[in-house]
Amino acid sequence: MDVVDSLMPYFLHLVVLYVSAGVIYLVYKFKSTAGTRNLPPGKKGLPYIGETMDFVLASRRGTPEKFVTDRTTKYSPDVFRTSLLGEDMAIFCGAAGNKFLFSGQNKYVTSWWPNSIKKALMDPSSVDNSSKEESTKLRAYLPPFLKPDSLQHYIPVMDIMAKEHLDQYWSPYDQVQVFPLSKKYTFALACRLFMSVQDQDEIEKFARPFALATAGLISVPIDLPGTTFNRAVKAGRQIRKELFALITKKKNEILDKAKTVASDLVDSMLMDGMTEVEIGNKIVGFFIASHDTTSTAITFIVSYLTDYPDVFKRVLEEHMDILRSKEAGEALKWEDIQKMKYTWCVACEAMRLAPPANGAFREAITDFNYAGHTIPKGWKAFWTVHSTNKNPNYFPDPEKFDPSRFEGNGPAPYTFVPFGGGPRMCPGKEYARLEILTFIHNLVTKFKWDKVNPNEKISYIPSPIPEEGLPIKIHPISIN
Ligand code: HEM
Repeated sequence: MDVVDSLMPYFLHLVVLYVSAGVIYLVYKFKSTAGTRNLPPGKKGLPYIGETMDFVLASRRGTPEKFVTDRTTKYSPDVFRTSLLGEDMAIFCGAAGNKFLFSGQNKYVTSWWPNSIKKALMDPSSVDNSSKEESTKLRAYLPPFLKPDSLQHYIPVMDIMAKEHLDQYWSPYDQVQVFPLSKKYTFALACRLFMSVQDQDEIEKFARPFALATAGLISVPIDLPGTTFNRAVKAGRQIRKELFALITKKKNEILDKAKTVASDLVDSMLMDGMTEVEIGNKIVGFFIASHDTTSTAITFIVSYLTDYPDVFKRVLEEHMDILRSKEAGEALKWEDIQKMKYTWCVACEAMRLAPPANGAFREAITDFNYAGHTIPKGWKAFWTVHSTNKNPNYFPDPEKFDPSRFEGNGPAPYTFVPFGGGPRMCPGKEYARLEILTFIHNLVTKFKWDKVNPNEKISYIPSPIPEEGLPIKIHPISIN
């Protein structure tokens, strides 16, 4: 009896433990079945990595759309689940999926950037800010800089810079690499318009670390020596150091000269009372958003113009007409850009087949239903150009390069969305259009060209990249 009495407390504990474990199990089971019941079909893949490797491999093989089409065929054409960059994710597909995410901003979803992007690019003091907060701030400063009045002033600057760039880096050579040179051009233009930096050595100080930082943006955020992410973090630190010095210099100039009119984007942010750290974060964001995207678009336009001589001929005629309507040496202006309609159709068709941006992420701010499935609060969502761009339901004979698809009414709504849509649509779309069109105008009225390797392979890392940088042989043309 004594023994039983003395063991009683242990038995009681065991019973309590057993019952509690049972209750916890039942609650967990109930919650997990309730949570999984309507989840979109698909699979999570490996722990932590999820299906990131499948996505990366499809991209490296030059077929990023395959990651999407394999799953839309197997699971659902509307939405499927996966796990990318360590996150549960719902991929929204088709015109309806795009429309839903674009118009669901702040109702169902909010902005979200992968941690790799925030950690590599932002000052450590801002990394914990929400993506929504950062995105709102990023947009807040762009509209004045990108309003139609300002854009009209950039056209002659873009025109002169395109001419200088072609004279300096193309004309002296028989053969050039289009991709690195387009990057050089768009980067130099951004340095000039965002921060009035024109000196080539100073531009290089930013350009080198930027290349390293962008390479690590969409990577698994493991910060160990030798990883892509680690190089990106170091490069991000270097960029912020250079930017801090430049912004402080510009701040002192404003004070010393009692300047009241902003010469560039950095000036206007300083005059608005933003701190050096805040401005640094924003400027890095603008560079990332504007630089690789626009240079990719230019590169693939050049590539398709080479492959389709009839298209090239029509583009050249459009630009020769513009040239003939102007005085010798007169810079391009707004009205000239409006005449470049066919060239913009060519640019759109190039962006359909080789999209400069894959899509964008969101985060669910509440549980919501889409196409009969539940997307739980906290899950990440992704809209992607790859579910529509080469979809034969929207673009018959989808692999064919055919700029006439964009003439007349053009593609159906929400099927061609290289810049996104809705309230978060790319605010730099018009800037990009001007930058691309002024460059192509100068290029086609100066050179003809042939590809060095007509079978050059294209990889997506994560945007399309010609593996040899698109080398071409150039021949100056006479414009009389
Ligand atoms: C061909 C060139 C470009 C393409 C294809 C492109 C595409 C995109 C896409 C797909 C997004 C994401 C939209 C979303 O979240 O749904 C975006 C965002 C953004 N883009 Fe662009 N872009 C280009 C050029 C530019 C340029 C030249 C600038 C600036 C001068 C710029 C500034 C931005 C900014 C600041 C955002 C973030 C907006 C936010 O977080 O709400 N982009 N862009």
